[in-house]
Amino acid sequence: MRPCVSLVRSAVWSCRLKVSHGAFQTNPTVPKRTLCMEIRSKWTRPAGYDTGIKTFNSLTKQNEPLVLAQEGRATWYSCGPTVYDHAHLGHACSYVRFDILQRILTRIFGINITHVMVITDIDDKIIQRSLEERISPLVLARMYEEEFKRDMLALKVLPPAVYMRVTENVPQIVAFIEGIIRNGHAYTTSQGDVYFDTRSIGSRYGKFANMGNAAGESGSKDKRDPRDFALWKAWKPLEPFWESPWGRGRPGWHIECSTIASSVFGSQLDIHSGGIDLAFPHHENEIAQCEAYHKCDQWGNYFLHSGHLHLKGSTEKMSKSLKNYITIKEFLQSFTANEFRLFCLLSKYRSAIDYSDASMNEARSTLSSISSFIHNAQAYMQGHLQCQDIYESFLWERLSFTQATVRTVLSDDFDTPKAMDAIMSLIHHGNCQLQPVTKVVGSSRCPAVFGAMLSYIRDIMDILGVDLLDEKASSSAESSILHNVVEQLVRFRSEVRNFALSVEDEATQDLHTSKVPQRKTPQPDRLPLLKACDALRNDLMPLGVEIKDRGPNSTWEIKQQQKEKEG
Ligand SMILES: Nc1ncnc2c1ncn2[C@@H]1O[C@H](COP(=O)(O)OP(=O)(O)OP(=O)(O)O)[C@@H](O)[C@H]1O
Ligand SMILES: [Zn+2]
Repeated sequence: MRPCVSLVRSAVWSCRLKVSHGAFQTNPTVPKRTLCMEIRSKWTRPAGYDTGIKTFNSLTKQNEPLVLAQEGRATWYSCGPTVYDHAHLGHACSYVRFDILQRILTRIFGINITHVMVITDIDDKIIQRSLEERISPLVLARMYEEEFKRDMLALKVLPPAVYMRVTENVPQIVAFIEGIIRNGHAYTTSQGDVYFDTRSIGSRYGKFANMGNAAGESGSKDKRDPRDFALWKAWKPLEPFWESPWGRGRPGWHIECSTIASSVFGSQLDIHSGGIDLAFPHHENEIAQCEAYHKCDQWGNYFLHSGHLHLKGSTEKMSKSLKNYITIKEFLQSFTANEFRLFCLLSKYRSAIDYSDASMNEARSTLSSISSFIHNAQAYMQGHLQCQDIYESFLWERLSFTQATVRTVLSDDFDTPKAMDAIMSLIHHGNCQLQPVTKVVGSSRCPAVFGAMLSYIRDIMDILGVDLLDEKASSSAESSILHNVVEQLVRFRSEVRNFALSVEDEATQDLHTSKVPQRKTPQPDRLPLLKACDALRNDLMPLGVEIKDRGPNSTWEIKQQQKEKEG
């Protein structure tokens, strides 16, 4: 049954009234098309701007066209960490994957994203840890919050427009709970708890019930239904508290996200993200709260869930509470942020992912193939690398094909593994043609196509958050001096080597003897020079400098990180 117009108006009006109390603003630019008094369980394709992208929506469990309320703009809310311990690779995986999605939307599809993330800085586990450590829960939370933000920066995850702390939003949370009670969807208990009344929304509760732990939260015996969950928890000794109409206490977990998302974006949200473990009950409860508060039938239009990171061989996700984690800081002592991102790009953001040496080595070697291609293409463009004839038109065609393919697969639920396949195939074709030859016989040079290929690859990797410039060039002055020194050393070695390899003028010799020229062999007295050149190349290798002799020219690359990591 469709709601009558007057009911829709009154719902809009009830949201506006809250503005006058200073609690929640309904975004005035967003059409109020989904507001209603009627409770429905079906997903409705939003009206608005069709981005041409398809994305898997956990609400319908299938790919849906991504339609935004406003053209070229997306509102995005994500659940942040509960800050009572170090951030680990599971967090890294979820936040890097969504960072990649946001970069694709922004830089490939031109969508401006307003992203808000909550920091859960009050919660049972924070209180528990603070008691163990004999430190105030708020101080403990601040320490780990700062560490989380530093870790995210180290992983090159773009920060949200704003981080919002739960403890700085308690009055808003109290007002939100009052609104839910007023609308008949929550009740108080004699102990001073407030629970959401799941029965009051009938079959609308349970959208994600098959996606997680269906057992209800434990709690007061006064709960009317085992599925009911706490909006407000009455104070217990040794716990921090805030005053409220129900006495001293603190917010339940789920209410923070509904309140904070609503306080920024009003009664409607385009995209909500989080790890798959959050689908049920956390996101289920967020939806129930928001739709009960706003009296609307579809608060969040798209729920995106990332798959879990497991340690290879383990069925359990990596998690703080299971203590089976590798911290981001530990990880970054052995690997780079670029390598981690490659590891994420090689799987779909929704799939579970196994962390192991083998999977990290695959990421590392993919990254190293990309860097090597760029290096070789540059050497070719600079004339340091001589090659056979280049099939230029074929390479131009492959480049255009790759550009189109990458865009298409990314618009299909952000299929980054397919995008990486397309990029690596382009590199393969480039490498096939960059085969060095000792003597060039009349081959034409085609540096422009290699320039275009390397620019595209650098650009698309940069869009995905992989900074290839960072791989080679360190910003420090010391390393740029070292770079120049190695450059001079390799050039000097090349000259010595060419001298050692040079033979007498064969043309003159042949004229005298009328013989077919023999295989070139260095003059015996120059053999020690050649040996010294080989020794230098072999000695520099374990020190992280790889020299490649390509006919009369030599190129070099720093492989230092590789060495350090092996050690
Ligand atoms: N192993 C993991 N793989 C992928 N995402 C994860 C993993 N662990 C946590 N996340 C995601 O990171 C975000 C923050 O999670 P949270 O702080 O609850 O971490 P946690 O380690 O699971 O903590 P706890 O063990 O206390 O539940 C959530 O979106 C969550 O889904
Ligand atoms: Zn949340």
